[in-house]
Amino acid sequence: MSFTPRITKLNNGLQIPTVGLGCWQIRDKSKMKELVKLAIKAGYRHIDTATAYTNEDAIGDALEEVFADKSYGVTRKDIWITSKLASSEHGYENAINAVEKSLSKLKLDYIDLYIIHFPGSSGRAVDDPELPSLRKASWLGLEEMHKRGKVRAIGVSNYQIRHLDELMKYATITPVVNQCEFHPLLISTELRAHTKKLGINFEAYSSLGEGNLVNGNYTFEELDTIARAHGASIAQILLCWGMQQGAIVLPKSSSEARLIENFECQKFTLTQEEMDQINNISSKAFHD
Ligand SMILES: NC(=O)C1=CN([C@@H]2O[C@H](COP(=O)(O)OP(=O)(O)OC[C@H]3O[C@@H](n4cnc5c(N)ncnc54)[C@H](OP(=O)(O)O)[C@@H]3O)[C@@H](O)[C@H]2O)C=CC1
Repeated sequence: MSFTPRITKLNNGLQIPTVGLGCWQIRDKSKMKELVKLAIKAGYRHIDTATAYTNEDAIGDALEEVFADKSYGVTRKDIWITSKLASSEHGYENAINAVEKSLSKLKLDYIDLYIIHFPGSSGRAVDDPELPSLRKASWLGLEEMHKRGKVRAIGVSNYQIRHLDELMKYATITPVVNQCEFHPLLISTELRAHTKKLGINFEAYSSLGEGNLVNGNYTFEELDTIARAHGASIAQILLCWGMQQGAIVLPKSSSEARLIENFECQKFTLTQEEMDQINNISSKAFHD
């Protein structure tokens, strides 16, 4: 490998590999299993899944084979696994049971990071008066699983500023991450600044705009020019831009070549001028 994979230090002292493999929308079990094995061969040490993705069992099967096969050269402690509490599973006991179910599907003794997937709960309106207490119960359930050593770190996802402030009033453990959508068309400046102020790392999802920023649906001259200047792909530039703003990135690909390409984003460094050009895309896009 011609580069050193990046590591991000979390507020509890743990170190998470900065580039993880996103696993949303990979429902085919044998495909998921194959992709985890390919990703680990390519150097990935971080897998991002969720109860809602319904592929924890396939990931568990892949990990079992990887840990048993010395040719991969990795053991459990080398791989960071994230999973998430589904929005249908809010509540104290539900959160505890959800972690147990994920552990069983992933065939692991512990999960590195468990995240509340959404501040909302399925079937409830966003202004449902019971939601704050449900979120609190879920968080306390995750804190309990952290105390029991079943999860090494806990975090949140899709939390807006008000959700973070609410959580900080009762949390005895500060979330390590807030995982949110982040790409040049959604730069969330205030949310990222607030997350950082609370000592929480920002994890970016949909860095490639769910593919729309790389498949020709949205094209931006700046991205093309910067990619050409570095001999990189637009996907690599987008991931690099995210990382240089302190984000952990989770590109998803179901192709071996693209999965490798995405991991190699770690070879590149953008100049401040290039970063500024990409930061300006959203204001330009929405004013054109
Ligand atoms: N917490 C949350 O609520 C959410 C979390 N996530 C997490 O973040 C991950 C990433 O986000 P996601 O929305 O999946 O989308 P991404 O922004 O990572 O884009 C994935 C899409 O881009 C395509 N793609 C990937 N790499 C390349 C490349 N190098 N060149 C061209 N096309 C490429 C993929 O196609 P192909 O597979 O064919 O390569 C796929 O269609 C998820 O998988 C999940 O783990 C995502 C959404 C919500």
